Amino acid sequence: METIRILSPNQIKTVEKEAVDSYFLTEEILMESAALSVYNIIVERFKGFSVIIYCGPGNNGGDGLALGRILSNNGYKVYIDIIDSSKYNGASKRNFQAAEKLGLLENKIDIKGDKTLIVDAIFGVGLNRVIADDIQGIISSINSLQNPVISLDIPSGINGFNGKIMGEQCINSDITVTFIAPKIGLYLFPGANFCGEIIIESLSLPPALFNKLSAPRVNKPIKIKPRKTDIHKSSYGKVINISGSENYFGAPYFVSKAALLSGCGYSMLSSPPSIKEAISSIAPELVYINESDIIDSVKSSSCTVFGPGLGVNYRSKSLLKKIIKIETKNLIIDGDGLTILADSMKRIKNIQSSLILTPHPKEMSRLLGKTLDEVENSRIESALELSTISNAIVVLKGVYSVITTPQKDVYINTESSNSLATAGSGDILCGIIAGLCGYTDPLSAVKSAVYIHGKVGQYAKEQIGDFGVTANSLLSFIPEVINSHLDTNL
Ligand SMILES: NC(=O)C1=CN([C@@H]2O[C@H](COP(=O)(O)OP(=O)(O)OC[C@H]3O[C@@H](n4cnc5c(N)ncnc54)[C@H](OP(=O)(O)O)[C@@H]3O)[C@@H](O)[C@H]2O)[C@@H](O)CC1
Ligand SMILES: Nc1ncnc2c1ncn2[C@@H]1O[C@H](COP(=O)(O)OP(=O)(O)O)[C@@H](O)[C@H]1O
Ligand SMILES: [K+]
Repeated sequence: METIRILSPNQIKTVEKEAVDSYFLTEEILMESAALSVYNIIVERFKGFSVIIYCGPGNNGGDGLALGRILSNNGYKVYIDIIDSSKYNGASKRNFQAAEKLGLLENKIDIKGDKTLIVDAIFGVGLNRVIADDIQGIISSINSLQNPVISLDIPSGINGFNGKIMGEQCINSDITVTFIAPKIGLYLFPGANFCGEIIIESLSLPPALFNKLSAPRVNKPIKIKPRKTDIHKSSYGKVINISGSENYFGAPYFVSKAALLSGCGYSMLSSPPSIKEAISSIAPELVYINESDIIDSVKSSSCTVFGPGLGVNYRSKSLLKKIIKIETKNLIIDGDGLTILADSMKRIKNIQSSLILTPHPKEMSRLLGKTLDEVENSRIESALELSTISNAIVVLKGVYSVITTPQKDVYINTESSNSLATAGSGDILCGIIAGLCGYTDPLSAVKSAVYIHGKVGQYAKEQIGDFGVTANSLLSFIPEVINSHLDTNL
């Protein structure tokens, strides 16, 4: 499966131009394919519904007009509400004429009808200014209804470049069917709140059109090789987790346990003695490491985790100084480890291990000396900046976590769940990465772990519900997610 690129509206236009100029496709073919792809979704999910389509002045409106024709010719009751027909040309104009001829602009449908679907084809990636009051009124009246809404390409009102809302409101969709490639604005807030389920319809364009583009990739679903037969407890890695303090007794447990549940056969923990007592009965499979043995354990491990709940104090600062000098395999710095690192960024270049940094936005703001808003408004750029400065794989956490590499690759994780917004969930991510580092390369480990973590959130929400997911309950879904992604062909 090709990796899907997330494009800016300008890149989409470049792809379209090259498809037409070099591959002999036409605007009509693309519009018809887009409309057909949505028709198939409606047949599958909204059988027997009447459909009201709101069509704007450009090609997004053209897609809506083509969809209306296809639906109507296949027995659906369709009404098309035209917002402005004066600018139609090319494929949009032909689809407008076809819809007119079929009488689709005339017979209104009772919008409050039980089974009435609304299609939003007002604006796509051509939205280029703040929406004026008259169209804003249409958008708010659609939003005030209970009917299901499908947006074509992007919910009207969202800026495809940056996720900003170009007026008071954008369409609040249940489903967004996005064409050719997902637009970056679908994954940036506040717009990302209004997209509902995002379905990507690639329109079967030649993959070569995307090769030259420098654009983030969607973090692909994982495939995990089943465990071999002839293995022992260290074959799938040894993790040492240096974390926890008086007040943060959960972090050490969540990291070390998540590493074990992700395949690591030997999970070592270095924490203050009070934590050993607290968690030894609930996690007897962990191996406790005394302060004097930390350095040797780091040297022999497949992955070291430094920082979750560790506290920022003399001990933790001097430990980090020692650890970054050791040549070890993989080092994940998270939580308080990142806060300590933010105060000594010049040391980052001396780190001997393959480095993984997993900041949330506040930690990222400390590391880069930016405000939180600056980080949130430039998530991809911020993650890339940190990867470059630190020569590390970076995960900037959030609803759509961003993964970057020093080679400037960018991946956006699109599978996640708000059930992950619970204390300790970041520790679990850290543990999954550490676990996977034992049997796969660091970038694959990070990408797979972020994917698994997102799926764990989804599974937990599905089984527990909207409320009630805690870090403890997340743990139990890790094996289920990994085992359902095993691929015997690998
Ligand atoms: N690319 C492809 O390969 C494919 C593209 N496809 C489809 O085409 C869509 C892009 O079409 P598009 O470029 O015509 O833009 P679109 O979003 O319909 O709007 C432009 C119109 O809106 C107007 N306008 C803008 N802002 C406004 C405002 N605030 N208030 C009022 N008016 C405003 C603007 O007016 P102007 O600036 O010219 O005055 C212009 O008339 C894309 O999203 C996808 O759905 C598919 O067919 C598959 C293949
Ligand atoms: N609303 C949300 N949707 C999806 N993922 C979320 C959401 N909120 C938080 N997450 C994920 O949960 C984790 C929280 O990590 P972090 O803030 O470090 O928590 P903690 O320090 O309590 O463990 C991150 O992986 C983040 O991407
Ligand atoms: K739209």
